[in-house]
Amino acid sequence: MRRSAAPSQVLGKVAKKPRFIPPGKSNAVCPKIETEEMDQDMKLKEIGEKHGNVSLFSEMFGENKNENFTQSVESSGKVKSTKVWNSTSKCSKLEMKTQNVPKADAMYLPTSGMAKEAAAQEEPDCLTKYFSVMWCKASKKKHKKWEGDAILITKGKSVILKDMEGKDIGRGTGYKSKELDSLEEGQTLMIGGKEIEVMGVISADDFSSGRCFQTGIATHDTVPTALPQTTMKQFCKPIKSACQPSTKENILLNSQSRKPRHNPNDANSLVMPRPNASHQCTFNKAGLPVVDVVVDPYIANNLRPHQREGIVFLYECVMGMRVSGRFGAILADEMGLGKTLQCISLVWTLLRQGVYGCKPVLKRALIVTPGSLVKNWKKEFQKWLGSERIKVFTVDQDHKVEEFISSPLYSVMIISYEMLLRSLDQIQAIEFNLLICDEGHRLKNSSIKTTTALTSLPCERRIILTGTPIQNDLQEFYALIEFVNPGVLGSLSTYRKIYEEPIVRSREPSATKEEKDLGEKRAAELTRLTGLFVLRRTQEVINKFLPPKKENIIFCQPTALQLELYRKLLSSHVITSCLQGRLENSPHLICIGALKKLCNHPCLLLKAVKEKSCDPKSDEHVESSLYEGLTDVFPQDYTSDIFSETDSGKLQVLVKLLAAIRELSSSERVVLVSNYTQTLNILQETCKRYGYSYTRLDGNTPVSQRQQIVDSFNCKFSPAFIFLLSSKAGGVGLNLVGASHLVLYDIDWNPATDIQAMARVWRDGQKHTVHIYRLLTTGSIEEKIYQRQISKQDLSGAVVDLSKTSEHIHFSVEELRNLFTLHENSSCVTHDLLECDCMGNKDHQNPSSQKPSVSRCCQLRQDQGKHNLKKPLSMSQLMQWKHFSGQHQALPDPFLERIKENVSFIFQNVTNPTSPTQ
Ligand SMILES: Nc1ncnc2c1ncn2[C@@H]1O[C@H](COP(=O)(O)OP(=O)(O)OP(=O)(O)O)[C@@H](O)[C@H]1O
Ligand SMILES: [Mg+2]
Repeated sequence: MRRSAAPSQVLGKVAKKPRFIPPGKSNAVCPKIETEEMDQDMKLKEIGEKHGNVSLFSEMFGENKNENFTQSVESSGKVKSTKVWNSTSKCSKLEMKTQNVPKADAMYLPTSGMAKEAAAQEEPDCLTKYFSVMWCKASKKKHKKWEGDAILITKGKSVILKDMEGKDIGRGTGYKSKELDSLEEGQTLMIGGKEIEVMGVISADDFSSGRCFQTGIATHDTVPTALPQTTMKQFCKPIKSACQPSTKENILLNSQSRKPRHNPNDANSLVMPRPNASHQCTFNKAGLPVVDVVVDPYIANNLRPHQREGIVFLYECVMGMRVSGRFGAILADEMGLGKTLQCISLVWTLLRQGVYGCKPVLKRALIVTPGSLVKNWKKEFQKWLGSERIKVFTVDQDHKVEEFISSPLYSVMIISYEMLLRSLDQIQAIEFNLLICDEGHRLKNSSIKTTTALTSLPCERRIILTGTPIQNDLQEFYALIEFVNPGVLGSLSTYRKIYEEPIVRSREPSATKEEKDLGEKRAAELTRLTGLFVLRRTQEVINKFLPPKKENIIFCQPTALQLELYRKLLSSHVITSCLQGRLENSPHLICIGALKKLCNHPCLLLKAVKEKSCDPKSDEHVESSLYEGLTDVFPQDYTSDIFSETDSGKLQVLVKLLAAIRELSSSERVVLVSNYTQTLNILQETCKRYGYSYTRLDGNTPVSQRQQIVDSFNCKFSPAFIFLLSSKAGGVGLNLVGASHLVLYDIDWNPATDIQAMARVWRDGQKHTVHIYRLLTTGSIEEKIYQRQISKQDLSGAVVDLSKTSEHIHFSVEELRNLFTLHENSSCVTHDLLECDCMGNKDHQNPSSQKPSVSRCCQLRQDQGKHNLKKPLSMSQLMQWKHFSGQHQALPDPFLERIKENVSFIFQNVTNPTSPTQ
């Protein structure tokens, strides 16, 4: 029976593309095989399969052990291997060589250290070669049934056979090197109980990049490796289609004048690239005229250059022009780059136009987004298209999905993830031609309800939008790719074997040179493949359009009360036992929580103490033990309800800062961010005390009111001076350009939370110089968290996921010791760690520090690791910032000058210092 040709060949991935010859008909004479020997070989195969497979490099070059496997083989006794060679000359008969092979331990590469060396000596400097092959179980039948494609690796006298998922399915040694060396197309070979036939040679590069395993991805010949220039005006008249069937429709359409909807020759026009001939043949069977798709100038005139490129990219993806037969894309631009506008441009273009006979590509588009952003999407549609061009439908309590179905007015539906789950049945019944998932990193887990629900929608054109780096966790990355372009990276097990395992292994400190090389090549290949439909640009592309940003890390002196309470907590029995490694039930997390509360304000700690003492079950709890004797430290009349700002170092600084902003730039406004509702209550109370008008958005704010709160704050005439924001509630997607000062009152373990919050203000639409203030209590746990945040090691892990909290962090006792140390005699422990000798008088910054201060690495980045300097990257960036001690004579920043009394140290960085402001 014939089987279809190997996928690797069909897709043209193999360097040499041999003709497929079924085994029965090959020029190889059916080998004469001794049954007994064959059975032995079969046994070996079974043993091999039973004990799993180890990676190629570990086996081939003897890096890893597989004791079980070796033992089993050894116990199988004397085994014979059968080799069948097919002479290259057509007429020559197959020469059958059956030899007594070596004992099992000689047949399989040795796994112990000494044996490894022996193997290496045995095969000095042998070239490793790679072949694409077909395999089947060895049999005497004339007409064999090939069972699959495989990759054959030969080195010296050894061979390894891998299936297309990268798993080992056969191995052997004791072959003649000369014969393996001259292996070529059409030749057959016995490996274990399998017969293989060589189909072609694979280059070392194709193997090490993993490309030879890739069967699910075929790109169109014309897919550009770099993004195309966006102004493409070479087309103006409709051209004849590459396929010209003379259907009635075709004749009719050709007879009509089919003009592009907008003039492709206009200055600043944005014209989509035309599909190539193969695309036309596949998607334009009717042979309709090919007409230029031109983005409406109404919207195109406002686009930034990176947005024009992004729209072309999205267009090519959803039209199936970048990867054959795939219509998905991931737009992973950093926060604030206008992913919304890029999608709106695409949707609007495709709802009105189509390259084949002007027929619109989309009838209906579905946008799924977090609840807090539903209204923002509608607003952005109106902002960029006006309300007369398009009517979009937002699903909420008062506007049900049925209304969308029954009304002919709407072609775009915007719905929250939660609402989608509730109305899934109705949504499934609607035919959407494009699905956009905003903040789509939530689909990183393929088993969660949302992902399953969205996957069930029968829509092939899928776009994920996310501002979060997505390549840090390779399994999550796979899930996102799988959602937009199912099957494009093969099965999960293939992906793991070919990409994830070698890449992860190569990053481990104990990786060998070969493993490092292989991991790097696989990472590069994965980046190349996914780069066809994943696009990420960083903030830098937009920086030049943004006003200056002054980022300040402000180290606030703790008050006497804070210090006393801090010492008392550190001397508690709970903390001492944590430092002895007793961490069952995570008492350290309670300790960390208490210290953080204390840093924000002592009254928060007292509140917790009181609540605990009212708790009838408190005796059992570590918390009550931690708080023991604390109330005695508080002044006698101290209450948790009435607080004084003079008891918290950070609050003192904040009060002065707000007063300075009010006085020095009365028209400017402030966003005050905290992770805790209770802290926000204190900040709110402070606003009241000083008569500052404020507005507030936290987890309790109904989703339906959020956009309105944001809009009225951003409005020029808003009376609110302060926007109180819970970073967890309002982190993603919000736009708070109405404010130009942002204070991060407390610090989160996860840098992503803080980065997200900061990006709300310094984004497109901001007209003033932006001031960011991050307040940290000097010498306290907050400094440690900051150091941890900026260390590269943590960035690559923790930055990925906003949901990751301290509960997900594993602390060693050593780390806890560091966390639970109070540095009372330092004005800035972080500066001490930098070993900078400026004494807090460095009022210049290195130009390189004007780039965004926090680098976000991804696992796939090839150069990762090469910058492995003694100090982590971001620490060394901090070195380039301005350093001011609290004693600095005259700070160049008027706001900082006003607060310096309670400040022990400041790091400052200015980005875009010369950008214009209003
Ligand atoms: N070309 C432009 N000109 C002016 N303003 C723009 C432009 N593009 C986008 N904006 C504005 O920039 C702000 C940020 O855009 P948007 O919300 O789409 O960013 P995003 O990439 O989705 O970021 P996030 O990841 O934070 O959601 C919005 O107010 C948007 O209207
Ligand atoms: Mg967004």
